Amino acid sequence: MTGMLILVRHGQSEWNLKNLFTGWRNVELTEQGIGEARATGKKLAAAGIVPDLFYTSALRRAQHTLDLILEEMGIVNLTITRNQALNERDYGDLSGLNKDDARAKWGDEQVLIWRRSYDVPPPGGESLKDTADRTQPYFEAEILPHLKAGKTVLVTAHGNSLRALVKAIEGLTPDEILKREIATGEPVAYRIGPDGAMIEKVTL
Ligand SMILES: O=C(O)[C@H](O)COP(=O)(O)O
Repeated sequence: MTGMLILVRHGQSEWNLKNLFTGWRNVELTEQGIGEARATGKKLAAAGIVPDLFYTSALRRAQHTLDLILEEMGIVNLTITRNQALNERDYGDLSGLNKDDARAKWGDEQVLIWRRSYDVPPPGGESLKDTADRTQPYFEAEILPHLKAGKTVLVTAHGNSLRALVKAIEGLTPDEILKREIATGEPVAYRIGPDGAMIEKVTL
């Protein structure tokens, strides 16, 4: 019996649309983001996926995405586990700033280092490594045991917190994960064996 893990990045948010660093700030989904979340729900339902357990971050955009997916799948009477370990990477002092304005102020190279280096944190914030250091232990303690037991688990979270999970699951190097972009509304799924190792990536 194999487990199945489905990772979903929240739909487009107001600040994704405005091109602002978001991190731990609470922002709403746009109309497009709501549509993306609903489309993901339809896609999972059409694939015959019936999750046993549901996890999300402590941030509204990921929680709202999960609610919309569940509505489309017609799933009611469930328990959702919300934990800030799954929150987006904290962008610190960059939060709320426009990404183009930040490039104009600090230069393309510096902003790219803050956004896509593995272990250089933005001022007052978390590097991807810092994010992985809270996201991966949470995954291993709270989610992986259910996957080993053959359950299907749905997680809605964020670009960088999911990147940290994908790195661990696929066994990627820092360089490899930095090149991986996780799109809003496109589920990433894995079959997981009883030993906790990935058996295969599943296209939904
Ligand atoms: O927090 C944010 O701004 C985004 O969710 C992720 O941003 P990034 O692609 O710039 O890391």
